[in-house]
Amino acid sequence: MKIFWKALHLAATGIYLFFKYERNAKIQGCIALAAILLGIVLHVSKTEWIFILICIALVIALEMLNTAIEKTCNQITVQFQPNIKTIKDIAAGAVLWASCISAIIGCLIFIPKIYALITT
Ligand SMILES: Nc1ncnc2c1ncn2[C@@H]1O[C@H](COP(=O)(O)OP(=O)(O)OP(=O)(O)O)[C@@H](O)[C@H]1O
Repeated sequence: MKIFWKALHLAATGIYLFFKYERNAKIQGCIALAAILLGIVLHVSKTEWIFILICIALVIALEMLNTAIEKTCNQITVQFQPNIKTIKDIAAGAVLWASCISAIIGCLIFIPKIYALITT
């Protein structure tokens, strides 16, 4: 049980370090916060909340993995290596891919509500 709490503490420290030191984490954290505030203001449904929260979790989790992969690569070598370039580009691509799909989902949820709000 002690090992479980220690592992939990270390993982929570990882989340803290990610948001404290990584620029992209701060940007994505702000976007996530804005989406949550918009969801509250626009009274999104339970299903819409599920989609919003899944998108937030997915993008931030992928950014964390991207950061970990970047740091691992930098630890291996700081020299230019084509394989390192491929690894970093694919990891960054995963974040971009999830971000684009999340942006589309955000537009599908929020735009009709904002439109309804300004036309009534
Ligand atoms: N050792 C390397 N060998 C080859 N290409 C690299 C190497 N390091 C970085 N690159 C290239 O530069 C790009 C940017 O890498 P970098 O590690 O600077 O991440 P970043 O995009 O600045 O991420 P962040 O803004 O999160 O720090 C990579 O996607 C890759 O194309």
